[in-house]
Amino acid sequence: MSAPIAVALDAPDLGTTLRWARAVGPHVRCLKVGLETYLRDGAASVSAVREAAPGVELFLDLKLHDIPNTVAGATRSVAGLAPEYLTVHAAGGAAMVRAAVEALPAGRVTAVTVLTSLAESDLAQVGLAGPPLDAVRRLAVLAVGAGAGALVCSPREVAAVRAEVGPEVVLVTPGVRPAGSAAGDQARVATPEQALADGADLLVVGRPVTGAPDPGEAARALAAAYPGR
Ligand SMILES: O=c1ccn([C@@H]2O[C@H](COP(=O)(O)O)[C@@H](O)[C@H]2O)c(=O)[nH]1
Repeated sequence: MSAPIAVALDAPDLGTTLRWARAVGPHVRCLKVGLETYLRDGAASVSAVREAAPGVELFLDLKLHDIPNTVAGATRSVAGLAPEYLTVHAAGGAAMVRAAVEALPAGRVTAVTVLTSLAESDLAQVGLAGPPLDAVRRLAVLAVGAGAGALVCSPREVAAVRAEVGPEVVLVTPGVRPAGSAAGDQARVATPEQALADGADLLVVGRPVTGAPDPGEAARALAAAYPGR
């Protein structure tokens, strides 16, 4: 089984996205297309990434967050791309998450609990006082209850979320930083070892791989250190 890693292809142009996809695709389970690429290059970018890295799962990270009717329509708009993962914000509420689930015939609606860039002080500013774990747990339970098949949380919460939602839900963790990597704008981070030991199923790694001098070699080394189980 391939390494449980999704490389975030957050690139400044489609040429770079596809170069990274070709270089890292052979080493990892999943490639993630996010807002930077999708909003610039559209649905064609997803098909192009699939072609550049055949057999690799596609993670469409659009973080949908709107009223249920709009999210259902947006989900139908991308359902034909058949992403293995499609993100929505759990904070959109149970009816919104359920609307996405009902509109996606295959693949996992993946609910983002609390963005990994937010620290406790940031949450307080938006009216969510208390440790991030409290909000993460609450939103995880809400999203799974509404049918989400996967959750995004930080590696710091993954053990508690696993205990809360059981073994079937796929737990996806951005905010993963190999020792010595810069955290950048990520606030709640941990190493790949820690994330996997605590029960993460899929590690999202972007800049530590794509910012390396040789992204293909960086992905190969990461995958060799954390092979699939
Ligand atoms: O809470 C979240 C949800 C999504 N992301 C996305 O993951 C990658 C992380 O990239 P790095 O370069 O490894 O920081 C990025 O595409 C985010 O949009 C997240 O970081 N946190």
